[in-house]
Amino acid sequence: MSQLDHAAAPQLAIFTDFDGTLVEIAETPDSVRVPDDLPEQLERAARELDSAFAVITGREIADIDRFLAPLQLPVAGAHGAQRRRADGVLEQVDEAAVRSADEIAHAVEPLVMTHPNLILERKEGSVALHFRQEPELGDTVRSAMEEAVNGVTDFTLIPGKMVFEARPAFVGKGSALRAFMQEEPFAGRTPIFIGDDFTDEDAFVAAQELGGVGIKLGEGDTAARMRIANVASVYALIQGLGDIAARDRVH
Ligand SMILES: O=P(O)(O)OC[C@H]1O[C@H](O[C@H]2O[C@H](CO)[C@@H](O)[C@H](O)[C@H]2O)[C@H](O)[C@@H](O)[C@@H]1O
Repeated sequence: MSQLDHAAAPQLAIFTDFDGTLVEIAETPDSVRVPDDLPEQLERAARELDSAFAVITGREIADIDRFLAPLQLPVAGAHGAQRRRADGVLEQVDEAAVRSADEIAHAVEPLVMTHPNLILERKEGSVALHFRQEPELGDTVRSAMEEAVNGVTDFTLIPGKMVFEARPAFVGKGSALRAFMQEEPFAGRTPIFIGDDFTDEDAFVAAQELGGVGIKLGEGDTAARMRIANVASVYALIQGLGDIAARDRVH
């Protein structure tokens, strides 16, 4: 490639989901295994991309910080209800959303008392009810969450992997990606969003509408234009994109 071609190469911004994308799915939310060298690998890629690297996840930001310590990335958490920008500033979480999430969690507590294998995950501005340990309760969980969400305004139900989650209707991974893309160091770059789940679909669309690409891990209908096979390939892709950014910088 000539020097001119290097100068014309698009500068990328990488956005990635966490569960099922940066780490393999595990039996419970707390039992995910983070490879020892993952924080270092991500830190290196982020450095090569001038920090244009963010996690957009259903998890809380505090969870991502704990799993990736000591690395602290820009993160949109709780499906976009929370957001920490690249300059480290934490946006104010909508107080009404926090109260509504608490209400929803409270409404499904009796079901969890009856079925202790269900896992209720209370997050700031969203709620997850997991049924991985009792898959036959999927329909029951859906009905209970539907009923609880119907009782509050401006909340919506989203299906995930062996889980039903409630989040504010006015947030989402797509709007989180769009918000990052209006700020430094993401603005003006070409966004890539990597994810594995139904909840990642609006972020695939957002990345593509902004001139980038969505990359879906695994099978299933998707709006993403590209696919990737597994978590190991995600690591290779992130490392490779970091390498390209480093090489382009040298030329
Ligand atoms: O947006 P993501 O980063 O993909 O997070 C989505 C949800 O992931 C977690 O639940 C899922 O992963 C668990 C651990 O592998 C698994 O046990 C569970 O069945 C999956 O649904 C997390 O617990 C949720 O808070 C996230 O919203």
